[in-house]
Amino acid sequence: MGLVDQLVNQPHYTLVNQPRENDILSHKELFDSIPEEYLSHKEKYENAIRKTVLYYRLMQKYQNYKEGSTILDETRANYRNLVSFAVFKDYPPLMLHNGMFIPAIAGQGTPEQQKHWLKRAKNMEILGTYAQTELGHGTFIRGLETTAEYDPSTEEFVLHSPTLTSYKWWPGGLGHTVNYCVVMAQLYIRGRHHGMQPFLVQLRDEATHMPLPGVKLGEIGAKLGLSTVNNGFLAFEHHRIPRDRMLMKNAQVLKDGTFVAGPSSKLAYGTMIYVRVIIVNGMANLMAKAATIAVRYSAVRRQSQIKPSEPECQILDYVTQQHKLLICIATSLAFSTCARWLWDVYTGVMGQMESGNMDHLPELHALACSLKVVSTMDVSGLVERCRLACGGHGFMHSSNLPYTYGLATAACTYEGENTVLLLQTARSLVKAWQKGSKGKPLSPTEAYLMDKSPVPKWENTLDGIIAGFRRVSAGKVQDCVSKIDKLVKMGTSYEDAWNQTSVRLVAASEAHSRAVILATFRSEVSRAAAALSPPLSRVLHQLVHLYCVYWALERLGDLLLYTSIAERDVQELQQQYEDLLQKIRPNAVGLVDAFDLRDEILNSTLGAYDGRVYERLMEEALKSPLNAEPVNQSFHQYLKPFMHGKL
Ligand SMILES: CCCCCCCCCCCCCCCCCC(=O)SCCNC(=O)CCNC(=O)[C@H](O)C(C)(C)COP(=O)(O)OP(=O)(O)OC[C@H]1O[C@@H](n2cnc3c(N)ncnc32)[C@H](O)[C@@H]1OP(=O)(O)O
Ligand SMILES: Cc1cc2nc3c(=O)[nH]c(=O)nc-3n(C[C@H](O)[C@H](O)[C@H](O)COP(=O)(O)OP(=O)(O)OC[C@H]3O[C@@H](n4cnc5c(N)ncnc54)[C@H](O)[C@@H]3O)c2cc1C
Repeated sequence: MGLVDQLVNQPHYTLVNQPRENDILSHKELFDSIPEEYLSHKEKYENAIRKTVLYYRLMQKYQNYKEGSTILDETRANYRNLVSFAVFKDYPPLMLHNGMFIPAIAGQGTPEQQKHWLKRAKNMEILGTYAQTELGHGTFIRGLETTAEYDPSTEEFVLHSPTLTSYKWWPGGLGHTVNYCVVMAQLYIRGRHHGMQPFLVQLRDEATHMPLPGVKLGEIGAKLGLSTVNNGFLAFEHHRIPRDRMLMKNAQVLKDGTFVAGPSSKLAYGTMIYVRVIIVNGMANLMAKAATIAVRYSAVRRQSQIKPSEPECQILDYVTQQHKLLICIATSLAFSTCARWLWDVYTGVMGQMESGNMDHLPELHALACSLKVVSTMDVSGLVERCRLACGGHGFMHSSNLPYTYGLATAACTYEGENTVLLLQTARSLVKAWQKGSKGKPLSPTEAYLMDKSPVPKWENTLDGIIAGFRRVSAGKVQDCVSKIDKLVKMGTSYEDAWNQTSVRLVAASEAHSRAVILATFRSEVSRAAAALSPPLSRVLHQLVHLYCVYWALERLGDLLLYTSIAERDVQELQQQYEDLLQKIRPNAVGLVDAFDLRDEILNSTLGAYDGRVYERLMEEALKSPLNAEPVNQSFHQYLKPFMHGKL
């Protein structure tokens, strides 16, 4: 539930950390007796499986848990997501079962296939993942090598991994956890290629969990984060599956091998759009967690003096600390607001597509790409900023900021590497520019590109800033189109011209995303604020104002290039920003409390509601196995003989 929704739905703040009887978090066995940092790689995984099983059983018991629910449209689903923070500092091995396996069946399966497989998957009778990326390819889907050859004589598909680079590589849970998966493979019928198609494949015997004949499985090894997700590899050796295992909602293969194409080959990529949309909300949750930890710690930590005559002050009283952290509160709110808006766009387009109208799919794809990129890029950067703002204690795993950074930064790569996705959005923007230049109508989020009115006098208002960001985006897109046209006129191929312009294209794409985010954040808060008390409405508008001014100052170069902003405007903006920091400071702790993240979910020595930071740091330190004895055995084995010159 986004902050605005919480504030709207709860006229007063719920007292955080109020024990909720009969709540899943009251089950202590869900938590680790010793911090998982002190477990081996294998023990971490086994412990994660233990907790996973308990977590889902409790979810089913307490929350009438319907897996596969669209994360954004069920507050309890979001609560489930947040609770998973409590149980799993890193993601659980079944993250992909819920995050992609079930959505892939729901989005790509026929009604009969959904009926059969979704029931088994939602009841956790089978566990699955989504296997698309290979050792040799992740971005370039058309270059994936795993093949599915249809054999009409047996009405089967023969799955095969022809090379080492064709091994599926990365899918979560693939190593040792799941027994099924949706495999994306290149379909061939009688030697003819029919593009990338989704296949539901059993990988392991349901009773023994042994890999089936012709299936090679394993895990890919230690990673920067997500250490319990059990990312794995998969190879097929001419492995046969029945015809009805191709998910045939969009394209079909008839018994005799006739291929029936779907309305668009890109529908097979639909699961990725869904996940990109979900990730935006996920980033908002991660940002809320990190902001709560860092702001609360900054209210507890006293360090140095502002005036020599006064006692050491809360570090949150340093304006530099406010500059580091208050934008984090606003960012979480901005992305949870945009996530809800994007979810509505997604469900709208999916509804239209059910009736065969594909017109808005390209805009949705562009929006999903750009918002996934900006939310993951901003949040991973700001989570790292939260860690740095907590000094040495932010470097402790017990602060939970390093883990949170790992979760956020992973999303910059998975579900579409960020640069690649920005180029996808750039493709849409360039096409929109070319379409608009011929007088054709543009989609709602791209229509501003055709604003040919003269550049207005700059105004240091929200309208002025948002209009300024639109000018920057339109100006950048126009510059890209001009550069590409110029290169092509000089004899360069369009593809080479595109590549030579790609740094600018990525910047144009980001500028477009920022214009969309600022406008959406502002309009959504204005809409919701009408239902709020005046004090609450004021503080929310202050956060929107802070967010807009912050990004105007961050992108001054662009604004100076493409708008009429002048030096005195910049001076005034800087002053506005510093005034806003001062205004929001008194509400900073109240605002992160409004995220209503319980201690178990924060999982942090620095962010606990009671502020007992030093006691918690010491409690966690004493859990280190090394502290079980005053002298470690290595002294006698190595140090002592070494120090006595005997080693
Ligand atoms: C509380 C927790 C908080 C924590 C936060 C996290 C939240 C939880 C999330 C849930 C858990 C899920 C975890 C996910 C784990 C990772 C899973 C993966 O990575 S899975 C693996 C993820 N892997 C990737 O994402 C791979 C990324 N790569 C790709 O998507 C593609 O290869 C490509 C798009 C880059 C190019 O593809 P290519 O075939 O070369 O296409 P062209 O460029 O030639 O464009 C041709 C035309 O197609 C169009 N079009 C393209 N795509 C789409 C689409 N999806 N649709 C519609 N249209 C699309 C395109 O616009 C163009 O149109 P036009 O201009 O011609 O009109
Ligand atoms: C934690 C994690 C979990 C994952 N889970 C799954 C999963 O469950 N299932 C699954 O199928 N996959 C999964 N993946 C794989 C993920 O989807 C890919 O890593 C991602 O799509 C990027 O592809 P790649 O790794 O091949 O990188 P590459 O595409 O090789 O990117 C490497 C570099 O090349 C650049 N580059 C590539 N193509 C272009 C281009 N056209 N233009 C400009 N620059 C380009 C990129 O910008 C990047 O800088 C996961 C990855 C991670 C990190």
